[in-house]
Amino acid sequence: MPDLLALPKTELHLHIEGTLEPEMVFALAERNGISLPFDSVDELRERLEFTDLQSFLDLYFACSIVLRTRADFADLARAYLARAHAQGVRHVEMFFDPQAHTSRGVAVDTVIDGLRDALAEANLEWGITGGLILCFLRDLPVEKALETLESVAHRAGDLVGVGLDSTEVGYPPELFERVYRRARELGLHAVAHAGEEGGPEYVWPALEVLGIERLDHGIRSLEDPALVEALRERQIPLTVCPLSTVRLRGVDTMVEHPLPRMLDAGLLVTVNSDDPSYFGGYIGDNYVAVQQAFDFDLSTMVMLAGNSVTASFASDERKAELRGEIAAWSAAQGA
Ligand SMILES: Nc1ncnc2[nH]cnc12
Ligand SMILES: [Zn+2]
Repeated sequence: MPDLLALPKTELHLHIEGTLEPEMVFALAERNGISLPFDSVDELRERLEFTDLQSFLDLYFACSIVLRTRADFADLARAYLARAHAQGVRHVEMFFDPQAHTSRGVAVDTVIDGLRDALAEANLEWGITGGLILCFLRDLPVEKALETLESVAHRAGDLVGVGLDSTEVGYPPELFERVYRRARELGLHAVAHAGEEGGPEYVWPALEVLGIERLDHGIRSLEDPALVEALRERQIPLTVCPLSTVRLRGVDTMVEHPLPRMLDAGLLVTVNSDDPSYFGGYIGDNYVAVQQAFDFDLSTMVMLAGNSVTASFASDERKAELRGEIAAWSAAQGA
């Protein structure tokens, strides 16, 4: 199998706060004079064992407090983009959680400006395209999500879309109907996490009430044949994150991951990394992990990369370029 890190791809499910490596947690804590609830990088690394989504989120939010300034967000995204570049990423639609920062007194503009600084540099340096998807924390009140959206309405052009993340069970998507309606008025694309820990009953309203164009995770959709049929027929892309699902105990081991069944069902599946510094691998590592677990052939891996282009919000012109890069890479492998 050729080096799958070199396969050109797009990343569509990546929380930028989930790329905070332990060393950077400590470096930023020191830069900002913040004390941490861990004594060392090694102690933090030892905590990277999770029992479920919530056990991960608790650590993710605890570490995010080190992010304060525009330079912090730019440095975080620069480090991610360098790794993404090394793993074949040509286009990225990056999630960020403004409410995790505004609740600590960090202005949303600080977050957006820092992330955009790094994206602009990666575009100049490596030709990486993409943008930002603003996620609402679904376990906070809907009014807070609406306030957050209004606070960035004047710069909606700096965003690609909106998403919904954090604790799923107990916080059904339909709560956010007004928020998504307003996002659509602002011309933003709509995605949401659903069917990660919640069952199909969390996916249906994301589709039917929020009108999402892409489904994040969505793995539990397989439990409802009618839902699978709706996702297949409408070709709603699913952003699957294999290492994440294993580490958050959605499945015990990679070979039990439902990815092959999703492909067999005709779903438009993409492979992504979610929170790579917490889950033991960036996007290329996820491609390698699924190839090895399922012994996928090269054409399947190329098809997954192609799906990542189809599922993106890139312009038709950019999609054509990306497809050309994938085709050229495959041809060079003799595929
Ligand atoms: N996998 C995930 N699910 C829900 N919210 C998240 N925030 C960061 N990663 C997440
Ligand atoms: Zn996620």
